[in-house]
Amino acid sequence: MHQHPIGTTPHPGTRLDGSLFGPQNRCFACSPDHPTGLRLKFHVEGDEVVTNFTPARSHEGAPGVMHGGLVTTVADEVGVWALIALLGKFGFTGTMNTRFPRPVRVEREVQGRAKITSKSTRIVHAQIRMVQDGADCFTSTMSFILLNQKGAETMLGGPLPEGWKKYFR
Ligand SMILES: CCCCCCCCCCCCCCCC(=O)SCCNC(=O)CCNC(=O)[C@H](O)C(C)(C)COP(=O)(O)OP(=O)(O)OC[C@H]1O[C@@H](n2cnc3c(N)ncnc32)[C@H](O)[C@@H]1OP(=O)(O)O
Repeated sequence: MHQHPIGTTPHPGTRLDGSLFGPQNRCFACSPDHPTGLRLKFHVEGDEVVTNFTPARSHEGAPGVMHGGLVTTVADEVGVWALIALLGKFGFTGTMNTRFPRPVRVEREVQGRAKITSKSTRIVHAQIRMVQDGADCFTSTMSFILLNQKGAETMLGGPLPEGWKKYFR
């Protein structure tokens, strides 16, 4: 198992955008080539991984308010990228315990911030926040399950691309 501590240093050589996983990455949230996706990019600030996103009117649910499911999508994604950036591992989202204390307004930047709070062999816990105009709009504790290569291949329905193997146990 990779021994990088839960900490503050990006995993060496990690490019913090969806191009890291090559053309097989069709992720709605991070693929740089997705025709209608969010195309998120990430960076490290201290012990947090951060993404900046400005929701458009087309991301509304209630008028003027970013759809909560899409807020959750950005938050989930920055959580997984915290594992990628800080642990060099990929996890599948297992649980979310979430509050939406304030609306995220469209056409104003919101920042997703993820911090790893604990790690065992098979589960990583992270604290995720979505922050707009300095206030928390979304707070969540999420768990991410670390699979071994065989488990990942079963989950994804076929052999992993070579470059993905190191992200599993
Ligand atoms: C390189 C990679 C590809 C790259 C790609 C392209 C790039 C892309 C980039 C970003 C992409 C982002 C994407 C967003 C992140 C999703 O959106 S991930 C998708 C949403 N999540 C899911 O679909 C997960 C669905 N759940 C499952 O399939 C199964 O629960 C899992 C996760 C495979 C685990 O099943 P399992 O292996 O049978 O687990 P099992 O052995 O029973 O349990 C293992 C451990 O996990 C715990 N556990 C199991 N399930 C859960 C659960 N749901 N909740 C909590 N704990 C659980 C168990 O209690 C156990 O704990 P320990 O006893 O070891 O302490």
